[in-house]
This record gives sequence, structure tokens and C-alpha cells, in this order.
Amino acid sequence: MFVWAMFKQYCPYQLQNYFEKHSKRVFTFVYPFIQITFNEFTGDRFMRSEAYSAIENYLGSSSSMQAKRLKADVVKNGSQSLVLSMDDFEEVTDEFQGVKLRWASGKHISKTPSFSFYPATDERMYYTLTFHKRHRNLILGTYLSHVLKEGDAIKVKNRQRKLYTNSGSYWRHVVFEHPASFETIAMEADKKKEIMDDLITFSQAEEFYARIGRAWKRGYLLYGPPGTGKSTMIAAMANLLKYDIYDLELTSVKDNTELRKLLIETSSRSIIVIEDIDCSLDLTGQRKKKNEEQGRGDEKDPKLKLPKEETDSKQSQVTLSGLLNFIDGLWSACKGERLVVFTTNFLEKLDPALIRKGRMDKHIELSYCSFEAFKVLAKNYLLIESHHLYARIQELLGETKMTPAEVAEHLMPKTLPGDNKVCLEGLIAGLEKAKEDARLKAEEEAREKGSSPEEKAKEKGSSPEENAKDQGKENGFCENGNTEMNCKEKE
Ligand SMILES: Nc1ncnc2c1ncn2[C@@H]1O[C@H](COP(=O)(O)OP(=O)(O)OP(=O)(O)O)[C@@H](O)[C@H]1O
Ligand SMILES: [Mg+2]
Repeated sequence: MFVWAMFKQYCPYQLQNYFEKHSKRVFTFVYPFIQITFNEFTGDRFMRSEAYSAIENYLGSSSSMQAKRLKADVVKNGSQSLVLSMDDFEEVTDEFQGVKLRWASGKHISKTPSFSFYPATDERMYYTLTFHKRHRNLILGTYLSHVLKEGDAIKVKNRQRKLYTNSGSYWRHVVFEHPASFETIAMEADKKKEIMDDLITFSQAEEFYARIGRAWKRGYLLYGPPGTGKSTMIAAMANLLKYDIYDLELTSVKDNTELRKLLIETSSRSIIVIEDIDCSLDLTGQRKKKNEEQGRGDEKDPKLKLPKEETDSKQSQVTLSGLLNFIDGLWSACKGERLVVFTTNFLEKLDPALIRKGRMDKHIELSYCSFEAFKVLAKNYLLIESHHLYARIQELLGETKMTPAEVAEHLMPKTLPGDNKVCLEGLIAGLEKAKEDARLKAEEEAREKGSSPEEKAKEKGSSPEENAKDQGKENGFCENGNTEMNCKEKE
């Protein structure tokens, strides 16, 4: 030490530098290990390094087994769970393909604290990875990408998912804890399976999309009458894939610039939802108000929507072409996967440019309740698979239209514990009333056209009931309550 101090005092500056540089080289030459540092923050002080968080997640389980000092945090993901990571200046070992490695945690503490929005965070954490230099290729190649991938997967599993809504050009979020799942959605089993397979295939197709040079995104258009489960299906999609939801309220977006900002801020592994697209945009980009147009109140989930005044008070200039441009081009530059889901009650009102294949990759019709869908609801609500009243319900569902939301309402127990028979009889009464209403409506329409169903029946030599069925077909519904399109597909 004394010699080095004397040397520093009397030796010229250039010579000191020369010695320092060469002594480091000699040390590196003799020292057989390689060390890599992963800082918590890189460059921008406010952006946490993705690599650092992936490593933190990856080391979670080995930390809890090996480290003597741990840090604990609680993550809410459906239920609360405890996440452990190693404390500062702890060390754990890892093994990969027979090679031993050492991970250590540390922190730099700034001695001259500068101005910060986060006064208590003048510490910068880091991890260092140490391994023998003969394993350089294995570690830098395979091992590190394995760590990042595993870490990301653990993050997805543990993370608290969010439901974002936009207030003008800003997203705000609440924790997303919707209980919907594909299991509880009332729908034909093969159709349900097809949708689930499509979603899972998409979520695993990163390499495929990279190979064909397309952005990793997929568009879904959900259409059908109110109360057929479009919003419920979006929640089930998010739960299946463990994605966040961005519920984009176009009516509160000022112009295309704001829209661009909002879309660019969405994170990967997310579903961007634009509900009632027919009411949000028309061809010229001018706004139509759904309530004015249809003369009905807002039936949407109030949690997902902005207050009415807030949306009404703003004039938006978002255009269809702007929306399409962003959906097509914008995310090509962004990492990660995104689903875009549009919903509408009126497919025929949409601009063909919006729904052409390639833009909306999959069109899903959610329709009136079929007998198969009813059985799913009965299983969910009443915990039964069969009942002697099922035969009558099947018959009525074939003759009249009722949405799954209405059927579910009848199956809701009126007292606790509920009485299944009472619920099913209530549903039968509801279906009979719906059938009668439809018959009266058909009669009235026929009268307006000039001849009554009885007269028509006489002309045809058939009964008024058969005529009512014909009326159903004219309205686009087959005998089993499915839409014409579905029936044709089945044929
Ligand atoms: N297919 C379905 N399976 C299970 N439940 C359903 C289904 N359709 C509707 N429901 C029930 O009805 C309620 C309303 O459904 P939902 O909000 O998903 O309908 P929607 O199609 O989005 O209607 P809208 O067009 O008015 O937005 C839900 O809370 C759900 O409980
Ligand atoms: Mg909805």
C-alpha cells in the first residue's frame, strides 16, 4: 500500500494510467471468470429494465430456497399470493446443462443525491452473473435467453391483470378480476372449442408471425343482439390468455393523434376492445349517439364506461381511416402480441373496410339461446345436467327467440337456497310469453300487410303455429332458434 501511495505521489500521471491499464489486463487474463451486470435502470432513470425484472422473477424460486435474507411482496392474481426475492447483497447459485453459475444482488447508493421525483429511491439495484469463461458461448447464447423467457413467463403468471379505460388521451386502470370463463359461457361446445383453439394458437405463434413478417396481432369481430354474451366473451378471452384489457372509448378520443398515442401506449399481451363500433364511428368519422339513434338507455356495464356527460361534451374527429391505419400498421413496430376486438349489434351497419378479412380475422356470431347453450346456463346456475322440464324448454327454444341474458335472469334463484323447479317453470312461462308476443306481432304485421295469419293459413292449408315458424324463418331464424347463417353452415 505504502509503495503504491509513494508511486502515485511521485510518478507522472501518464505512467500511472499505463500501469493501471496493464495491471487490469493482467488480472483479467489470469482471472478465469466472466461477470455480467444487469442494472435495474438502464439509461432512462424512470424506465425499469425488462431484463432486470425478468431475472428477478427467474431467481424467485431459487432465492426462496437458498438465500438467507429475502424480500417479500404480495401480488393479487385472483387470489393473493406472496412473491419472494433475494435481499440486497445475497447470492444464489444456478445450474444449466451441468454448468454452475452464480447470481448476486447488489445496489449502488448515490452519495450526492440529485433532484428526484422519487426522493427515497436513490439506490440502483443490480444483479451480477458470474461464470467460467469456458462457458461463454453457452451462457451468452442459450442460458440468458432461457432466463429471460422463464422470467417473463413467471411474470405473466404472477402479475395483477388490469382493465384500462381511457379518459381522453390517458389510460386509467382498475384491477381486472372478472370471473367469466369459457367454461361458463353458454354456447355450442364445438363453436366454443374452435374459438379457444384459435386464441391459444395465436398466443403461441410468435415465431410464425415473425417468420411471415406480420405484426403479432389478431382481430375479432363479435356481433349479435344485446345480451348474447359479447362483453362476457371478451372477459373470458382475457382470462384464458391472461391478458390485460384496454377498453377504448372512441367517443372520448379527440382526434387521430390522440388515438395514436393511446394505442401506442398499450402493452403487449393485451386485448384492445372497441365496443359498439357501429355507434362509435361512421364513414365520415362523425359521431352518432347510440341512445339518440335507438331510443334506449345505456345498457353497458357502468364500470367500463365513462360518465355520460364526459363523453357527450366532447367533439371527436377520429376517422375510420385513422383507426384502420393504426390497427394495420402501428403495432408492426411494437413488441408483443395484441388482440383487437370489435363488438356490434348490427353487422350490416359496419363499413366493409372495417370487417374485411385480414383486418378482422375472425367473425364470431353470438346469437339467441339454443338448447345446448341453455344446458350450460342451467349447469352454472342450478347445478343440474337434466330435468323432466328440459323437453318442454327445448321445444320452446326451438320456436322462439330469447337471449342467454334473459334465460340467465329466469334461472337466477329468487330465494336461497333456490328451487330448481320454480326457476325452470319461470323460464317456461317466460318462453311461452315470448312466443305469444311474437305470434301477436306477426299477426299485426300480417294485418298491416293486408291479410291475417289465419287467412294465410287458410290459403296455404296450414295452421297459424306453422305460419309463426315461417315468420321466424323470414326473420332469419331456423326452427331450432339458430340464425339462418348458422343453419346454412350446419347444412
Ligand atoms: N352466452 C352467454 N353465456 C353466459 N352468460 C351470458 C351469455 N350471454 C349473456 N350472458 C349473461 O348476460 C349478461 C349480459 O351479457 P353481455 O353484457 O355479455 O351481453 P352483450 O352481448 O355484451 O350485450 P350488449 O350488446 O348490450 O353489449 C352477462 O352478465 C351474462 O351474465
Ligand atoms: Mg356488451
